[in-house]
Amino acid sequence: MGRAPFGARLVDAVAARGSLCVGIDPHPGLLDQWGLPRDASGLERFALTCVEAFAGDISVLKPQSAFFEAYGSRGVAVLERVIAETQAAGALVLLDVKRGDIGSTMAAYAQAYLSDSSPLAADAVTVSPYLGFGSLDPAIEEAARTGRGLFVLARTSNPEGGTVQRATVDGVTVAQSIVDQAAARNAGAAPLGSVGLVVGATVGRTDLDFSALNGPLLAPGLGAQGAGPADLAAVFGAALPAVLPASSRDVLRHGPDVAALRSAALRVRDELAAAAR
Ligand SMILES: O=C(O)c1cc(=O)[nH]c(=O)n1[C@@H]1O[C@H](COP(=O)(O)O)[C@@H](O)[C@H]1O
Repeated sequence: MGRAPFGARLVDAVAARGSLCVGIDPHPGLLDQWGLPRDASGLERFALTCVEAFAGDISVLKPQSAFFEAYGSRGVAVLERVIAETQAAGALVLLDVKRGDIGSTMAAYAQAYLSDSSPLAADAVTVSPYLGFGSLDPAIEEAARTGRGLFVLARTSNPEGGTVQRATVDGVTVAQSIVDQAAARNAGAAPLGSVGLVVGATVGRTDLDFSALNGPLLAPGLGAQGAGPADLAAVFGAALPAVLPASSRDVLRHGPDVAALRSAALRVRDELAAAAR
C-alpha cells in the first residue's frame, strides 16, 4: 500500500510533535561557530548533528538545499543521508529547493524530488509559482501520486517580496491569486490538502484570505528575521491551526551540543503552542 497523502501525514505529525519546523541551514558562519571546517566533512557533521538533535522530537525538518549543493556531489550525498535518516527517526522532511520552471522541465524536478525512485525524494518541497501556477501541475500531480506535498511561495518573508506579490492584477493581488489556485487544488481533501503555501511570519497583517485554502501554511521568519510566536495571529488569523512556523539560525546558533540544540527547539515549539492557545 502506498503512503497516505502528505496533508494527512502532516496533520498526524503536528498532533504528535507540535507545529514547529526546524530548518537545517548550514551557513558557513555557523560551521565556524560550531568549530567545524568549511568543507563537505564539516557540512556532514553539522547536518547529522541536527538530525540527531531534532528528528526524534520535531514534526518537520527543512534542509535548505543550496547549503548542501555548495559542496558539490559530496554535499548532495550528505543531503540524501539527511533525508533518509530524518525520515527513519520519524520526522517529515520538507526539502527547501524553491524550484520553478516550464511544465516539461518541472516534470523532471518532480522526478528528482517527489518520485519514489529518487534518493533525493522528500516528503514535500518548496516551489515557486512565478512561471505561472499551472507550470507547477506536473509536480502537483507527482506529489498526489506518491503521497508527497508542495509548499508554493505566496507572500515571502523577505522585504523585497512585496513589490511583486502585492501587485494587483484584475483587482486581485498576485499573492491572493496563488492562495486561490492552491485552494482549488486542495478542494475536497480531508483532513487537509497537500498543496501548501509559504507566507512569511514577518509580513504582518495583510488582506490575504486563507479561508478556502484547506492546506498547510509554512511560516518562515521566526527568530533571525525578527518574527516571534505572538506575530503569527496577526498574519494568519483563523488559519493559525494550519500554520507551520519555521526557524533555522535562531535554533542552530545553540549548537554544536546536541542537548542544547534540542532544548532550544523544544522551547520554541512550546512557546508556539502557548501563543496559539
Ligand atoms: O521557503 C522557505 O523556507 C523560505 C521562504 C521565505 O519566504 N523566507 C524564508 O526565509 N525561507 C527560508 O527559511 C529559512 C529561514 O532561515 P532563518 O532566517 O535562519 O530562520 C531559509 O532557509 C530561507 O531560505
